[in-house]
Amino acid sequence: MSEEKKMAIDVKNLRKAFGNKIAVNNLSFQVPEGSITGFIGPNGAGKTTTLRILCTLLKPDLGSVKIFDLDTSTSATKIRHQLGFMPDYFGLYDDMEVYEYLDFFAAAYRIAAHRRGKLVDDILTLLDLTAKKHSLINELSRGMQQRLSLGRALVHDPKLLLLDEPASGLDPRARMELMELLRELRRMGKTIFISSHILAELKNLCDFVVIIENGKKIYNGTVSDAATTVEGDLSRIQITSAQDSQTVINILHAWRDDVKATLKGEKVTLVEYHNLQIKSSDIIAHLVKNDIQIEEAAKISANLEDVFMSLTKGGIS
Ligand SMILES: Nc1ncnc2c1ncn2[C@@H]1O[C@H](COP(=O)(O)OP(=O)(O)OP(=O)(O)O)[C@@H](O)[C@H]1O
Repeated sequence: MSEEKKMAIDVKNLRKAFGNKIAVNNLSFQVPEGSITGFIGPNGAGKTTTLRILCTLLKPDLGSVKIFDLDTSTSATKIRHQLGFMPDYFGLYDDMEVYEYLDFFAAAYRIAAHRRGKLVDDILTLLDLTAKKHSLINELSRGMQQRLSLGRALVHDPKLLLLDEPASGLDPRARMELMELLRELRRMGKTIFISSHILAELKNLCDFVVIIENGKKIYNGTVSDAATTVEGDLSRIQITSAQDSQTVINILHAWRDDVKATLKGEKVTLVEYHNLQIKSSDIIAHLVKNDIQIEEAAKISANLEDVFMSLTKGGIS
């Protein structure tokens, strides 16, 4: 990760054990300011424990955490003003109105009463919950409750948001709405660190990912570099041809041993090759020379699922 970028989170050699169980084991990673960074790992990997240490709710046994250059061991109060934490449970406020709920937390942050009305209205607009201002929380859909929970983490206008599995249990539409909201928050300049064990949730959202397993880091970097880590120089193209896929496969396999072709559909072929040995243009040129009419050729990159499955031994639940 480039040195000149300012870091919102800088974790070094973090360790936390509960009795014999080492939940976080010599963990180091960084989260650049203004990014959305995914924190990915299977169940029990240590995500919640790490997030609780980051938001100063839990003390590590060893190691250091800096939030915007402030050390959690010496500047916990200052840090709490700069971060908003959304835990993976909602809390027991079901019979409160939406407005009352946000007003209550704004008051807890000592925001003056005369400022709270506008503040809560602004947050409700951002969350697209204005129409529900006077609804009881237990009347809201799960997606709306999650957005409200995020709103609670926003009342003191923190620069950093720590979100623990915010999309769990949401239907696809609610998940998309939440992701759009997170993008909007990034546009507003917030840094977002978001945990999940469901990769599909994060792959189109994140600038960077930290992947952990058994409390240890396996990867910290961009999503695309993670793909390169896994794939090396292996490249894939998907070719749609006027002729049957089997004809394409036969031509390629008769030509070279180091090009692997497999059938993906009647006229769709997946071609895998090592880009240090051959270029995609050579493959296409060879097919054209053999009278194959190519309708489409698209490069396929490894998705986050492939990367995760390859990097972690346990896999996703
Ligand atoms: N207070 C605790 N006492 C004992 N063990 C704990 C405690 N908190 C966490 N653990 C253990 O530490 C390990 C990491 O737990 P943690 O909740 O941080 O993982 P996680 O990645 O958030 O998992 P999940 O996705 O299931 O929430 C687990 O084995 C868990 O059982």
